[in-house]
Amino acid sequence: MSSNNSNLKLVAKTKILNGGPLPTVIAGPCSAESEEQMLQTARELKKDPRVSIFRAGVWKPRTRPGMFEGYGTAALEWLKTVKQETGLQTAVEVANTSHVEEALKYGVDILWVGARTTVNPFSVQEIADALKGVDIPVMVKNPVNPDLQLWLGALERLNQAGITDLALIHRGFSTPNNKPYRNHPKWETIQQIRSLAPGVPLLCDPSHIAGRRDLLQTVCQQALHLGTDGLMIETHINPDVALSDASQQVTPENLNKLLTVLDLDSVHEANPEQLQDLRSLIDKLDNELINILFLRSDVSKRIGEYKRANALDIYQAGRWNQVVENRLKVAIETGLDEGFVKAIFDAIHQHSMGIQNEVMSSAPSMQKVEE
Ligand SMILES: O=C(O)C(=O)C[C@]1(C(=O)O)C=C[C@@H](O)C=C1
Repeated sequence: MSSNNSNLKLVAKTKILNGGPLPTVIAGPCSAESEEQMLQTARELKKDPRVSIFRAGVWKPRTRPGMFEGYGTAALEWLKTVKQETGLQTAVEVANTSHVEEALKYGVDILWVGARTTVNPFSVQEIADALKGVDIPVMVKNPVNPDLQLWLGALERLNQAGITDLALIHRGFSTPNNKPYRNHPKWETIQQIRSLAPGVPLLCDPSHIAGRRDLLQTVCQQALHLGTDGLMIETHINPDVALSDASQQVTPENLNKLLTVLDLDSVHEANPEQLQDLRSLIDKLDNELINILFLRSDVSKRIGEYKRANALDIYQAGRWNQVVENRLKVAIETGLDEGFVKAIFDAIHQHSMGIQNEVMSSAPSMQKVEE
């Protein structure tokens, strides 16, 4: 057992990863719908040695009442049969104490906490309390909103309850504009959560990011290029008639094809395409940075106009010290180097005062006279 910066105590060897350098593949239906559907799907998945864990939704958190909410305990029986027959490890989502108790009773191997549960510290604490003294791996999906502290907090609650075999699952975030995804990947958060929770395996759930089969490959590729430790891909023997998330599930046959195209064996080898993709990501992030700097400069200009009208000094030591202190606090939380962030904000401050100097020395804008 080892401790790390975030004070998480982790097992030396997780049961969630294959133990080898290859990404773990978790597959199985969004929802357990019948014993037949579960077994047919699992038997096909078992033929692909790259798949090691069978997932199934047993209790489904649905947006509105009246939608299919899962078969609960009955489905745990089917999952047990899948495990007995195929030898695949099994995983289910738990959202409260009774789910945990039932899942443990039926010998489920791995639990996960869903995005809608991670958002609520009370629910996560309830799950953590129900797991006290239990030795089971738990995976935690990111909260629906892009709040990485909340994600880390869920890990910490489980860890404090004694769960040391932990993993993170990136399933995308709900943002004002998720297009073309169902949930925005916000790829930049990958590095941030890795810094916050070093040593914790990070898997990707491309099904919930994409929301559509045709986007799965692109999302998987990006996740693999960013060094994901595993993929959780929803797989159904007949996706078109699935009772939940039909458009994002693939058949076991298509999963097999997808994994082959992704060429999991070579993801850890240097490849020029990977460099190309990473550079595209840098381009995108740099453009976002420039846009944000432009917006900040514009606000500074408006403050300059206010200062000119009210005869205030450009340099405001109190305010600036506060800005630096707060930005460094955030930098430390995200794992960024303090000196680096300080240097950037010094440059931003100089530039901001330069803009205000120009405003001060320009004539006040003329009022437009209505004719
Ligand atoms: O808050 C102000 O008064 C500003 O003018 C903004 C700003 C900044 O860029 O953040 C710029 C100059 C001051 O020294 C403090 C802060």
